[in-house]
Amino acid sequence: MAVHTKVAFADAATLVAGYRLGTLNVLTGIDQGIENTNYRLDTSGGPVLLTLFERRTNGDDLPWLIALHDHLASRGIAVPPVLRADDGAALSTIAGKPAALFGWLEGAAIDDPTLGQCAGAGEALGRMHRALAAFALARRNPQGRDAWHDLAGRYGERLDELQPGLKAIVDTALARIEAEWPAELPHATIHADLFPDNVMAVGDSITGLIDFAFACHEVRAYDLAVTHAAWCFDADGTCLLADRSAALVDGYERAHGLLPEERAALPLLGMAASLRFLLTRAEDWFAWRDDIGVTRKDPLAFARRLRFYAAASSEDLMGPTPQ
Ligand SMILES: Nc1ncnc2c1ncn2[C@@H]1O[C@H](COP(=O)(O)OP(=O)(O)O)[C@@H](O)[C@H]1O
Ligand SMILES: N[C@@H](CCOP(=O)(O)O)C(=O)O
Repeated sequence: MAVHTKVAFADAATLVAGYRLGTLNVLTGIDQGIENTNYRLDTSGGPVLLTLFERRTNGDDLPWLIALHDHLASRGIAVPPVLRADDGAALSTIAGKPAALFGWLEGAAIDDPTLGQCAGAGEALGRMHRALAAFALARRNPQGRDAWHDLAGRYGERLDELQPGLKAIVDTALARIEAEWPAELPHATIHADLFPDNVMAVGDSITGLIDFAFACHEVRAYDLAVTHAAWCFDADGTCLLADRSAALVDGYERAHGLLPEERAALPLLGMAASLRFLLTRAEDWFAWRDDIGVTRKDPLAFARRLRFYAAASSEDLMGPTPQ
């Protein structure tokens, strides 16, 4: 579960009183998620989401995050709208943490994606990238290449505790990613963490994209690579699920399109995405304590994806390049 910080009912009720939401009836911690603390607030004006921003979200970046939500919502992209207090403020402090209230989305976070949901997620990602072409504010990637070097250096030999030889695999991948990084590809603001559990759906219909905590200015196709790595493998990360991959990429092509150079770079970007989640999951694995109640995610599921992408061609991922 991900309630890192306990919020008292009285504090949440005081917060709600500062918005046009009526009164707070029920406060419920949300079990899903890893990074931030989330509560469902049932108010007399309907349900809303309370997020407390935790350790991997720099407080200085929060006004940027709010501007991003506002930009996307104003362009009709289904993201939770940021609610404003009566004094116009989007950000507040609760239990000593920076916090915000968001509109509640219909549906449930996706667990085991259907092909229809893969296609819908690809389309939603593409539509979001179209809307973000006009978003001028840039945030540096907090989990980008500098962070990967830092994490790989910090955990070094300990990676071999997860799997003998993992440090060498990580070092080799990092060197290749640095040497081949496609810096010349178009950059844009990207989500950077569009896992199935960050996409809400009712059946095959996508009702919204959530959790922009890692959104940043990056190589745009890296976002498709993250999404591909998260959606298109079996549970332990060994096998590409080709039908999911085709549905996701086709959906993205319909809504946005891929340049030939982006298509060609996807295996390397898939390696980069795999390395990113391998390293942050390893960091969480080493820091994990059973009393904090957060589900521990398997770093090796992304070591297996890394191996797959390192040996893959773009045709392996997406079929032949369209002429
Ligand atoms: N706006 C929302 N409307 C409804 N449910 C939401 C909303 N935002 C988050 N949730 C629920 O909270 C869970 C955790 O949210 P998420 O943003 O992924 O947390 P974390 O930042 O900890 O990963 C989601 O899986 C979803 O069930
Ligand atoms: N998606 C990442 C972890 C980040 O957690 P989230 O719940 O904030 O998406 C992973 O699976 O490693």
